[in-house]
Amino acid sequence: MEKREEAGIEAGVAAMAQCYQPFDPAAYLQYNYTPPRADFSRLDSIVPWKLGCLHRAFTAGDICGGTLVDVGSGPTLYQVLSGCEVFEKLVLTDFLPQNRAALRRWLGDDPGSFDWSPYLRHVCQLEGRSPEAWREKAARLRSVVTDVLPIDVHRPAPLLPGALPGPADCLVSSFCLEAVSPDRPAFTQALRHVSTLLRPGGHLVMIGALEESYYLGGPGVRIPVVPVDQAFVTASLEECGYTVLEFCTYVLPADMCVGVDDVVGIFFLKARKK
Ligand SMILES: C[S@@+](CC[C@H](N)C(=O)[O-])C[C@H]1O[C@@H](n2cnc3c(N)ncnc32)[C@H](O)[C@@H]1O
Ligand SMILES: O=[N+]([O-])c1ccc2c(c1)CN[C@@H](CO)C2
Repeated sequence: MEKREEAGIEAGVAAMAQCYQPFDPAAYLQYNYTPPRADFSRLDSIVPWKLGCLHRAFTAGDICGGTLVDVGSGPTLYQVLSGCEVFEKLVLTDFLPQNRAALRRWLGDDPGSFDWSPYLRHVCQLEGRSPEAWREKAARLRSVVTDVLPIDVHRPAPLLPGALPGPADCLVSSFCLEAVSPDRPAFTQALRHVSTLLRPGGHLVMIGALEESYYLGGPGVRIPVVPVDQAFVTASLEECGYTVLEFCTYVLPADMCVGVDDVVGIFFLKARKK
């Protein structure tokens, strides 16, 4: 990459970091992880669709191993509710201390933490278990999460030195790269950085926003997003040494557009690092 382009990315990355400082985990959860976007009584709600994709990906039998790393966890845990059943070590990561604190509050069973029980119940049902098994599932998740670490996908080494004993067997990342990159070259560069965390032959499971240009990270906290589409994301993955195994898309119904972003669709992909 040319020096001039690298300098442009650095300036944009610094600006993105500033945008994220006022990020409000509670507001973000309220905007995106309560009804209507998380309405378990509606099959066309976004969250049940995401959880179904994750369930199928982690029960297909080709994704397994010792360590799963979730890149850009934010304050959310839905993205690892299926993976926690097939990995013995889960590492959650985020750029912001307020998000890492929100994760630790749930892991510590803090009464003030976000209520993930509807999600746990739903995934138990997907697994053919009684929804009442949600408490066991919560205990499983708490037992396999080994760390909640700081991460910066714009650094060539996104985690601190020695943070992982070795490369991960699987990476999960949801609504991160496009939401933290100032432009498309920065997205691809961040994907390349993140890929250093994954062993060859390991899997990447990614959820993201299609054609989104902003979202609210809190009241009045407007965060720019680089609009991406399937063609670009697929090309970026192939450029970074992945085989794309699955790419599926959810188009938001009108009543899921609730004024907290301008997202058009959601993608779910599964890829393998060559
Ligand atoms: C839209 S949120 C996604 C949260 C969650 N994964 C989800 O599925 O809702 C984007 C996340 O990226 C994090 N983030 C911001 N800058 C980052 C960076 N440079 N490297 C890694 N993560 C970053 C933010 O703190 C935030 O938690
Ligand atoms: O509908 N959803 O479930 C949902 C969840 C999270 C996010 C979106 C939509 C769209 N915006 C992204 C940030 O770029 C975050």
